[in-house]
Amino acid sequence: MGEEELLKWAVLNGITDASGSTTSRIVHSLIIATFPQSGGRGLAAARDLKEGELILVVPESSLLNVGSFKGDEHISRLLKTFSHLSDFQLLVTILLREVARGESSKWFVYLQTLPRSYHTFSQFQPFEIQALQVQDAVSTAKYAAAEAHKQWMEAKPFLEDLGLKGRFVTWRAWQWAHATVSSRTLHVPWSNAGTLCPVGDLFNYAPPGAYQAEAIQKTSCCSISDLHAEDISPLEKNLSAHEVCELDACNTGGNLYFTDRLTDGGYDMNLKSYCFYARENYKKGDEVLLCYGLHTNLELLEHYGFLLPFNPNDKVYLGLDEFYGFACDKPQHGSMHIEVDGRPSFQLLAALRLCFVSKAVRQQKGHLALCGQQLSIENDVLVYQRLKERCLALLHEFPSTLHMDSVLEHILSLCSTFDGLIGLLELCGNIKSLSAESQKLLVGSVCGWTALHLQEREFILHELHNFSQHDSRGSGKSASIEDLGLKMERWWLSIRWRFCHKRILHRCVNHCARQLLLLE
Ligand SMILES: C[S@@+](CC[C@H](N)C(=O)[O-])C[C@H]1O[C@@H](n2cnc3c(N)ncnc32)[C@H](O)[C@@H]1O
Repeated sequence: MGEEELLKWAVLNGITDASGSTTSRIVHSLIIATFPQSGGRGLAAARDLKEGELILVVPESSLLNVGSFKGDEHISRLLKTFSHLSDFQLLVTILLREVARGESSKWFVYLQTLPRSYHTFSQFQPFEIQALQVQDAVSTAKYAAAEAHKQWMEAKPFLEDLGLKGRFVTWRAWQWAHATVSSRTLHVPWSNAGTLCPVGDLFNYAPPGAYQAEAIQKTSCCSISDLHAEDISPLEKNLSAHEVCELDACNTGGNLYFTDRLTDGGYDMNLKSYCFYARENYKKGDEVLLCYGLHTNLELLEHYGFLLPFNPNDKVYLGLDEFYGFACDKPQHGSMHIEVDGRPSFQLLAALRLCFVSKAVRQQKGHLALCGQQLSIENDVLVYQRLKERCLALLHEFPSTLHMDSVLEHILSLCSTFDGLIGLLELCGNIKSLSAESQKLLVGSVCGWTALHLQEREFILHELHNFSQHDSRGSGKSASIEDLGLKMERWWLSIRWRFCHKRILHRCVNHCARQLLLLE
């Protein structure tokens, strides 16, 4: 089912680009387009749009949520019977029921346009979860996958009472519907699960801490070649100039501005419609984005199945218990983390200052730390030394370095398909003793390969090999090429996530080193 059918269906169902317009129009303001760098299919401005302008209105009758069946006695009765299930479980079930109804569903055309696959944590398999490497992330992913399974088991009687059978009650179907609801619903006041919103769910994501585009353009760096080669990892070498400029803005911390504005979409009780507003001025053809909230990359991956290479809201959490051997009786308030630019958060810095000072000074001057002020130069030297040591220790604990992850990521981007990966491994032949031919191939095509030590190269090839094998283990059934491609995409996401995580730790090491120099 194509985009044209969706737009025709949308117009027939009262979805329009302006409140109160006599003729229903969407394409006057928005068109469906593809944006490979920011989520694939999305919405583009069909004309110049002004910040704050109403650009899309989706009436309540087109929304699909737990409140959509008030008039249906059978469903209303069942919803009451299964009220012990969460709104999320109820909506996942209702979605499956609508899909099973096929053409008789009012939302048939819309449902046909939903993605066939997702990469939220509920889809992750043990291999992809382990590849996250960071214990907290591994636990989050394992929990999400187990929780989705538990929810399915609990909701099975409801699925059956709704008359669903066969493939619509399988774990696979639940995973799909679960990911659809997780990644595509919008907030509504009457249900915790939110609502599915045809057309409105085509907006791709922009984070609330937006980068000031003009400031980025004004930075001297306009192309990747303007940056020092040794400062750029292979992963960064593959990024567009714009993305690198964003990284630069991130590193300097000077060009960021945080808007915290979540006013680009919402349910309007008066209009009884979901309304979307332009969050900034757009030129015709620009991608029009929506903020789904403030999320770290781990949260984006868990709930939406993607991450941003330069997410201004990404962070690495670090509790005081991380500083082994140090007994601190101070309560931990606020968020203890390292910001995306490598600085300790306000609370982390204050807590470290209080921890690394004698009890007497703490009693006398402790209030200064809570106002973000230095207690003494010696205290700050200790704080930054310990923080730097802790980040370095964390980086050393990982089985792969930032550079290795970036090389691995680059290899995957070169292979791009599972067949491509197998082809590469076949070319490489015996991993233990790479032939001169394979060495030449890797040196020639893989950025950063020459900078790796022998052991690091072996690790990367083993990872590739393990991945290519992991399908043949387990159930014994061999997966389709499509499934293998999806597994590879998820593995790739895990590698990209851990790269971003380690990059923050690296930035913190550099930040501490700079602070220590200033304190000398
Ligand atoms: C609400 S949908 C947006 C429309 C979606 N691209 C589609 O084709 O239906 C949210 C999904 O789009 C993708 N997405 C949205 N914003 C993105 C971004 N900035 N970068 C990468 N993927 C993004 C993710 O797969 C996410 O789960």
